Amino acid sequence: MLLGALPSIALAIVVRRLWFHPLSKFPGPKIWAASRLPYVISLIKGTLNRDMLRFHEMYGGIIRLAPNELSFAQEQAWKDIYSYRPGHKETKKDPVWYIAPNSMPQNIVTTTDRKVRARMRKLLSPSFNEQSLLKQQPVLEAYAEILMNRLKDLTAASEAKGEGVVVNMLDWVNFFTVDVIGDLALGESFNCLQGSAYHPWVRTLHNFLKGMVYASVARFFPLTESLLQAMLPRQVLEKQKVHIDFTNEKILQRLESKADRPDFITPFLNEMNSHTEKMSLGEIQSTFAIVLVAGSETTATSLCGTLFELAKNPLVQEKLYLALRSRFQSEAEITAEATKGIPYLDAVINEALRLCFAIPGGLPRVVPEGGDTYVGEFVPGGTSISIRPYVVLRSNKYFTKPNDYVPERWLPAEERPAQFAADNLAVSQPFSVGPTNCLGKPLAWAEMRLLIARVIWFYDISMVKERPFDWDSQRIIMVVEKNPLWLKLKPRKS
Ligand code: HEM
Repeated sequence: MLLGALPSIALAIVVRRLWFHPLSKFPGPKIWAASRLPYVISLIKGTLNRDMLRFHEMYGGIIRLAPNELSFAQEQAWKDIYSYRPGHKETKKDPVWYIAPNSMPQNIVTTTDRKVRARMRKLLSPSFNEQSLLKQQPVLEAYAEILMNRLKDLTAASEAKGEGVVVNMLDWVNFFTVDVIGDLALGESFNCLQGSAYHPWVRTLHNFLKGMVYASVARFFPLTESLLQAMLPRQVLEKQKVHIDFTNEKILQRLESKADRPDFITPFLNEMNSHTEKMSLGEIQSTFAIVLVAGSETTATSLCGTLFELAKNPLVQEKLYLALRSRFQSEAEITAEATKGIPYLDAVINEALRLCFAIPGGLPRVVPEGGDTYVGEFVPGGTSISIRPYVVLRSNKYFTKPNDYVPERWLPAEERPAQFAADNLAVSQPFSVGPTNCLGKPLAWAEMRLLIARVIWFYDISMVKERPFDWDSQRIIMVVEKNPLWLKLKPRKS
């Protein structure tokens, strides 16, 4: 009886969603507005970004992407969705996406509670301020040195012949970023650079994120959520557990050691001692577990993007090399502190952050009860909303030649070519804005400046014809599933 009625119920739901729903006035692909399924299929296939680019081009700046979801491709969305707006309720992180995995306590990234986040940010902020970064810089420099030594070992053999060597730079930036984050968050390196190989933890890292995305997908269908959770790939969940157990153990060891090190833990523990509102052990473990991921995955993506663009654009690379030459006399002078304030280096990185955004899948939020206005449109409470950086950053509404890699658009106004003078640079917010913006931004910039400067000082890098690489055809499951980046490294003749 009930089974027989199912087609009519389904039809009634579709009719309501398409014509009688509060979001019916927003344009978008009808089949996506009728059911969450097309969205989920595109998400799992890793093509959601390309679909969204297509839909925004077809339907405009605000589109309906699912029965209860709107997507924004407009600058104002940064202010309205993510920034603090006096007189408005907070647009919180969407709990479909932000839940700590494996029943861990909520952490700084996943919590949707403003007070909890404020408490955690207060305790963690000293680990990420300029004073702590100054102490952390020698750690970055030590790993950059090992990386350069490893690369030099690889290229030394061919140096006499001046040929250069083909290297998968994805591996090397992964090794660098995880060794740095291991040292700073756990008190010990993963020794990937020393061993020129992935530590098993790094292999479980991508599964950790994938597991979080798969769990979110199940939450889209509340009636069948438990069934879908039970159907999630066992292997992904098991690897996620291994990852968490390992991290918990290491964090506990670091906390118990009470060592005074130039890492995140020392300033954090000092701050904990001077506050009555603390974090529980579970919250600390959950937070540092996610910091390990947030701090390495994104930086690796941004570094890969920058190296890829430099290899593809030899004239830009040459200009960067000359800028470095005019600043430094020798490789030893290239420290994290000394790479600050080189406009062309910052422009090269900023432009890569624009085209190779590290979290292109969006930063999902949910409209508070009672609804609110976003980009001039009233949106009902409970609607899932997000800016689509991938679409915004490639829009000719904001950038001249949006798909071209042009670092010059980021130069100070007096040096910027007239053609790019009207570019809206503020629309590029790789670290997000407002009370949930990135805590690790200064550290990420220090890592990127140092590594790019060191590599380009020593090497001429180029693409390898036989091993093509295309940024935009990589799969995106919220973050970029990066393909190997094979580049030819040729030592420069000084
Ligand atoms: C180029 C590298 C990086 C990029 C592009 C980046 C980007 C972002 C973005 C877009 C967010 C907001 C996420 C959201 O709203 O869901 C975020 C949050 C965060 N990032 Fe980063 N990040 C980078 C590096 C780092 C590093 C190195 C660390 C720390 C070691 C870090 C720690 C965090 C933390 C703790 C948050 C959560 C802040 C909060 O919700 O209060 N990130 N990051």
